Amino acid sequence: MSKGTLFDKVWNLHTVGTLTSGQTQLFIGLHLIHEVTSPQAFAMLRERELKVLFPERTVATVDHIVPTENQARPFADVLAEEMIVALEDNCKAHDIRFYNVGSGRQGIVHVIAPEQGLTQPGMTIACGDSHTSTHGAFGAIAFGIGTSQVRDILASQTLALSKLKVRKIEVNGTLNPGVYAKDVVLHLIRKLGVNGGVGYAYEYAGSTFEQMSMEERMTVCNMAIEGGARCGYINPDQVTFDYLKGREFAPKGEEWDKAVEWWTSIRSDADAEYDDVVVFDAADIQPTVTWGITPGQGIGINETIPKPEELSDSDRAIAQEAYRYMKLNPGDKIAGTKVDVCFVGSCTNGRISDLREAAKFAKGRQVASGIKAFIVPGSEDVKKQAEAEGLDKVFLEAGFEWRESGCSMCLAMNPDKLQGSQISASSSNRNFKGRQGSSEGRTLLMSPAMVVAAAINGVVSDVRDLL
Ligand SMILES: CC(C)[C@H](C(=O)O)[C@@H](O)C(=O)O
Ligand code: SF4
Repeated sequence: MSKGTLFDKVWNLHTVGTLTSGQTQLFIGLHLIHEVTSPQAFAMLRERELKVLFPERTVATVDHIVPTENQARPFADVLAEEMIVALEDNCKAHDIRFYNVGSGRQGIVHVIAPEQGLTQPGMTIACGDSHTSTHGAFGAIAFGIGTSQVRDILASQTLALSKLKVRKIEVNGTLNPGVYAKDVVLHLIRKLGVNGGVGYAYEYAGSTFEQMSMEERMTVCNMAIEGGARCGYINPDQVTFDYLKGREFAPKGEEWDKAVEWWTSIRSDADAEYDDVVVFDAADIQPTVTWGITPGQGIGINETIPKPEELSDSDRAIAQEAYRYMKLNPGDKIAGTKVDVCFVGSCTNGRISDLREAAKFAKGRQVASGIKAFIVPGSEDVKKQAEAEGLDKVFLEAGFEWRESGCSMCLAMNPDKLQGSQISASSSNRNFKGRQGSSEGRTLLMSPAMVVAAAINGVVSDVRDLL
């Protein structure tokens, strides 16, 4: 095995050739598809009379458009029904494995692939979805792609890409109580900027990530894209192997031992060279909340909304836009901001450990009056597990709604939407203008525990006061 970073090793091993454009033609081991970005890709295949080259390397699910309350078919939304039918038809026509609603395996694409053991170290993974970087938590190189690239992969199992630089982001030390993986990634985006990662793959290294569970690592890698990086990853270790062992698509028997050996060999070498290295201290990270309209506009729960004069020229213009849109004032504390809706879910924080953590804070408490609070498991499997543990009851007794799995209000391509200028405390990953379904809707990103704290108090609160 050549020396270097995991990124370089995996890239080199999957290189088919160099295109005349100078880009690399990269073999893609696993292709994940969903209902939003696949229909036109299949239509383009049909036009050119092409087949799916390796149907066994593509796996489909439906997540963005599924209602989380009434999932009876046909869906009430005609467009949503058309989209699920198109996916059903395309998967059938091309012999593609499809985890449909009610199959027991449906869920947000970035939740189900790890759950089934499809996501493995050293793989190249692509999906027509920006948060594909999530899979990097396993030491895979995982790219979000556009619809024409979905077509390319269906037809050729390869992707044309320019090689990336690699930045090592080291975070060391133990996180303080009440500080989560979500806070780590919001902190990193705040410090490095939403465009800081452009042209880079992010390698997250250091003892803080080593101490994290796979689900926490997924939360971090999920938002690599929000920091501008094309992908993000963590070197595979015993935590990774323990998570994968026994999952449906994980290697078994002798194959398992061989796989672990190979997965270990693709880790970045101690003397690997990086294009950039930045180092952070876990002790400096506070429970973090975004106050603006980009995931980089985050502050510690005890901080005040930055004043224009405290910001760099480039941050000032977007801050001015954010004050107006968010109806929040520079210099004000973020703690105490009244919220209307509290949402725990999404591919960032809709996994079982997120729900367990949320339930810890919800137990024996009540959602404040006038607040709409709801919990959306990231997959049917997460829902089943949560119910087996009685988490649904904890949430229901506390006044939360308990839903079916899907993307829900993360993006609101389904009935879960903010109304008017409602403001949400949300465990999702994007706070763009209008993101949660209303053109004036406002989103405050935070950890699931902080969402529950906001639901209980009716205002943005420090979860550490509930510890
Ligand atoms: C609908 C889909 C293409 C989109 C994405 O690419 O990320 C969505 O998942 C999102 O989070 O904005
Ligand atoms: S949960 Fe949100 S971020 Fe994740 S895939 Fe769905 S819409 Fe995109």
